[in-house]
Amino acid sequence: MKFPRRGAPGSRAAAPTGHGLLRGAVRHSAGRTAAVLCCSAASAGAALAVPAALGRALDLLLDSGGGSGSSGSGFDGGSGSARCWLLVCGALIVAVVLLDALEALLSGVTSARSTAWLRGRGLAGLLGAAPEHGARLPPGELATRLSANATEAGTAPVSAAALAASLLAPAGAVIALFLIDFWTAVAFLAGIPVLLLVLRAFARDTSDSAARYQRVQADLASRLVEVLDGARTVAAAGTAERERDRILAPLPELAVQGRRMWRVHGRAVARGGVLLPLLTTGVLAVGGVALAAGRISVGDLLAASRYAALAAGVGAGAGLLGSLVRSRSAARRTAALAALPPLAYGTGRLPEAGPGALDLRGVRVVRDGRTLLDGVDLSVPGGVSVAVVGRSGAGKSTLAAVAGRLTDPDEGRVLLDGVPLASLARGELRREVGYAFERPVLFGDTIGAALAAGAEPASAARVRSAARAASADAFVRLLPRGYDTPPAEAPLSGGELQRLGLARAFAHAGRLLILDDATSSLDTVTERQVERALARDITPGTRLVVAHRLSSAARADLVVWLEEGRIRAVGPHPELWRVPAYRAVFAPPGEHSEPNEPTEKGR
Ligand SMILES: Nc1ncnc2c1ncn2[C@@H]1O[C@H](COP(=O)(O)OP(=O)(O)OP(=O)(O)O)[C@@H](O)[C@H]1O
Repeated sequence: MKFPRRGAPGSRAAAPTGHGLLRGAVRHSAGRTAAVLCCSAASAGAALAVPAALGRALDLLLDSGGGSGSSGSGFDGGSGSARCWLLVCGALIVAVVLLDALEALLSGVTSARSTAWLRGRGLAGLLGAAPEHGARLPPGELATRLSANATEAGTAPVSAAALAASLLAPAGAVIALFLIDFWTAVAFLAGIPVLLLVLRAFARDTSDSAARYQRVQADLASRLVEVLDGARTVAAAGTAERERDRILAPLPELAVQGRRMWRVHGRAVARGGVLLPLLTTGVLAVGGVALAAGRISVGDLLAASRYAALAAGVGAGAGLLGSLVRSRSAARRTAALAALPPLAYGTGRLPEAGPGALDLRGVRVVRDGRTLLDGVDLSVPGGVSVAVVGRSGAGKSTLAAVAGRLTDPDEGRVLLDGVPLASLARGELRREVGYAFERPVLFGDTIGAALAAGAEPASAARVRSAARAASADAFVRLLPRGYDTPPAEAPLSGGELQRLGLARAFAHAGRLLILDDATSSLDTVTERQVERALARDITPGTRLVVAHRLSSAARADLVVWLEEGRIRAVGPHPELWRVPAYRAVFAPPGEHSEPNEPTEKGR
């Protein structure tokens, strides 16, 4: 079979809806995000109150110690009050520390939960779509989108809350400046438009470089996974060094984008670093003038200088803004998976005890602008075995995918026992249609669990009889822990793995079984044994077998001969064998010494 084509690394599988997905994540963790915001706000409030309390304590101390003589008991009373205010200061500082600790804890939990939510959405989108959609992106790219990108996107709710909260203290500080002296606040606000321009440029440049950085990161992962997958080819070709260089080729670009992000950040920090001290100095200068004019006290000036410093904390928002921008860019990449078109299911059911009659009517499949199947009309009576043959690339696997609804045709309908596949409930469809593939993958903690997994878990007895039918039972029992052996610990040949794939399909056999090149690694004797056991021991139903071997076609009740996405002929093998072009499917013309090669049918 052909493996579905993949787009360029980093290409998007669907329209990005990163913003929508982030909104969903924020909504999902609204309670925890609100708690983070409350902690931050309370901490900012406490931090805001500290300068006022400190200024008040200083004024009281100056009043009482300065011997102003305004009252005879002023010294004791004044220093007592000052002590009170100092205690308030201490309590506020402790509150700030505790609230910050709580905020850090809640932030961690919130980010972890929203990451899990985003990852779940991405994964659900990927697994809910037709497999060919996911296959457009390389595995490394998919893994990056569901791991690193989802993690970065998951920090968005906390970053947003922290950004909002980080503005509270500066906003409160500006209000406090207004209350202390109008002109100190004006002095600070005069520089804000410039600061906004700096932040805007920062957000724009960060967004661009973060998106590029994340794309290159995924490209690196894709190359790595590709090479790991093809480790034997690399070893056989002796191209390890070349492959290492190829994997690392995007590294300079990663460094460029990483440096660019730091430069953008550094530029914003440097500009803020010049602007904000200028503003605080301005506030102090204006405050000094106000003190000299007698409009404010020394304590007020101290408070104003602290508030100016707090207001300058608005510059710290740049870091949070940067992380929010990176989260958005990462969310866009995960969202592309969540937005894949789902393979929708109906609620329909199949007629009881139907024979498994399969009908394809006017089926047309177009992928990436290429017509893979066209005008396919096929009626397969229930209970027969059908071999789908044709040259490589004729569309056999595509037909097998459409027949069991791994993908939907662009035109036409596929019916099982008269019911359109698209109208069936997912459980019903997957119970009644089984698949085995050329390269099966075993999911499960043990081989037994991997074989039992399906729309309905198969019993241990059923798994064993299916494994016997697939000629897998004997070698599984020879494994150190038999059926309890974890798949990763079982050294399996290609043929053994295929037999396990067949066993899994047999254990869940319904009324239609589709074997897509699922016996290509089996020797002909084992293949024959499996076919016999399938007919004898497994629920009789319709079998659609994508076959390259002449013997498989010869033993089938019916052969569907595909050519360039169209059905060239349907009929029993002996009839088709009379056609030279049909014989040429199995070997180039002239290579058949016996044009009417005897079939193994009925042996
Ligand atoms: N998602 C896709 N996008 C574009 N072209 C595709 C896609 N999937 C398959 N093709 C192409 O469609 C053609 C039919 O593929 P298919 O896998 O059905 O052929 P096949 O007959 O099973 O081939 P083989 O015997 O080599 O396995 C091939 O040329 C293949 O490259």
